[in-house]
Amino acid sequence: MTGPEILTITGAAAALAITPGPETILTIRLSSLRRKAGLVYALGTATGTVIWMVLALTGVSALLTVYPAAIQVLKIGGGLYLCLLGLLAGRQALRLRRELRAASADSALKDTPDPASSAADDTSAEAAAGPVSEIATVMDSSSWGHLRSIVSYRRGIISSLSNPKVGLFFLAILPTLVPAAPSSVDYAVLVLLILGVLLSYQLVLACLASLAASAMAHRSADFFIEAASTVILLVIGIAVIAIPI
Ligand SMILES: NC(=[NH2+])NCCC[C@H](N)C(=O)O
Repeated sequence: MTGPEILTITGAAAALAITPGPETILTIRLSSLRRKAGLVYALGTATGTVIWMVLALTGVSALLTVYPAAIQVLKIGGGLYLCLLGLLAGRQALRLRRELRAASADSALKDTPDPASSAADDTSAEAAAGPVSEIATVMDSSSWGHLRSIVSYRRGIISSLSNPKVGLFFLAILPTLVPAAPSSVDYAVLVLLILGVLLSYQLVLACLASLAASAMAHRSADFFIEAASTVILLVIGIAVIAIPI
């Protein structure tokens, strides 16, 4: 493989990585809530990407061009999946809003001084634990099931396999990136290069999002992340279904 070929492959993969889309949004969403969930999600999308590449390079995904209806099925399935994730994020946002309201009602009660009580020490211990204990309590709640590693990993695979943009990239662009008379080393370089570019972009994004979120370090930030994710995922999901390919 020549230098210019390597540059072209890197450039094409970088263009796919930085084009905003569902995988970018979900990486940011999950890692701002919990970095490990974002990192595991990124590994899931990498697995989906490898499956796409294997399908494309073995000619299986070319079947999509023979049966154009299959692309429509992928498009509608992918769009509906994003809408579902949007609705789940919406449900989570509503739960968080309820929890935040209950917490502020609680602290309003605690702030009322009770001279007969010896709970002053407890209260200050709780205040010292601050948002950390709050987050621990929330993390224990079953409503954060989507942050479990296996769920994040599975979501990564499904969202990558149902992302029409990723499918079209591997269907239409990947074949043009394969050098003439490729050796098995060429194939390995091609796959590793694309995977490396896509995965490194997502890992950096996940770390930045988690740093930014921990700088805010407040539970109400989680509510805004979930509320914004609801809107963005629903908009992208509907756009994926509605915009003709
Ligand atoms: N690892 C991947 N499959 N990356 C592809 C990402 C495509 C696009 N940037 C998106 O967010 O939807």
